[in-house]
Amino acid sequence: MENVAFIINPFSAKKNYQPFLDSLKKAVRNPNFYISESIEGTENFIQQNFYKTDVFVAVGGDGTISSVAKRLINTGKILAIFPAGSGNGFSNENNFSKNLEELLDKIKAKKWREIDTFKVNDKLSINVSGTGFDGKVVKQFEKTSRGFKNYIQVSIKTFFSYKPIKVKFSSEEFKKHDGEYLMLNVANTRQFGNNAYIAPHASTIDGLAEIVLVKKFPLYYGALFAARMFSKSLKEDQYVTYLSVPEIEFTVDTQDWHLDGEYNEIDSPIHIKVLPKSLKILI
Ligand SMILES: Nc1ncnc2c1ncn2[C@@H]1O[C@H](COP(=O)(O)OP(=O)(O)OP(=O)(O)O)[C@@H](O)[C@H]1O
Repeated sequence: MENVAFIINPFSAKKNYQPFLDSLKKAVRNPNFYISESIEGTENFIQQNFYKTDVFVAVGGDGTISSVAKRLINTGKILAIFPAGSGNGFSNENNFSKNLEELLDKIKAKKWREIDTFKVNDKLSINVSGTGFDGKVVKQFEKTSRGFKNYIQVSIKTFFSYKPIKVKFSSEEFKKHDGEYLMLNVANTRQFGNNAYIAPHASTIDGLAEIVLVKKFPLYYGALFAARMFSKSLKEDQYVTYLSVPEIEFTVDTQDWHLDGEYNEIDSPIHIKVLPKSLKILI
């Protein structure tokens, strides 16, 4: 299989990438693969293999996919995924499964479509990014051994100590939404991962980002909020407001962000800008 490169994040999938590698070596003769020790390592590998490769396969979670996508946007190269993260939001939304045979068939057919991505100031996001409560949760979560159980535990702990963020929009049109929020998310796809649909109406081909403003709710409401998120019915929730925009600017009184689930420090003012049809993905 020529013109294909596999980038494996050994830290995803509970560090258990060997079964994937064994299956790959059985199915493909001399596959071009790279076990990535860091994001810089991934970037160098992509650069070195750029001209001879049409399809780059990210083997990992949303963080890994994002680190590969960053180098592929607006280049004509195709992104494919073997999902191996804990949340797999972007993979779920783009029909990538853990079936290697199916993936290899798709690579042979080499069909693709173009989807939107967006930027938070100068940083790329492909799935869902945000600040406030979940920015803080991701910051604390990264100090644990990760996994869904730790995520829930950290979320509940953070909820008790958490002060709302203050958001101020630059344009007159959105000033009426200035105020205090539990969290602000920016969604390209519909879900965070684990089928938690923060923006059930989001589309990756509409040239718009969904800005999701969530007011602080009482703790007892958390269960209903979560139930609505998993049943794709958050749009009716009284604590949630959606703004569908190609671009927007605001300030927020925290630097704690997560970009596709990875903690990042970002200074205000914040400029969100959709990059329409900027990423080719395998279908
Ligand atoms: N290209 C890369 N090479 C090496 N490490 C990476 C790369 N991209 C991200 N990482 C690091 O690997 C860890 C796991 O990343 P990733 O997000 O892919 O998996 P996950 O957290 O298990 O999945 P998900 O984001 O779907 O919940 C993170 O700590 C991240 O910083």
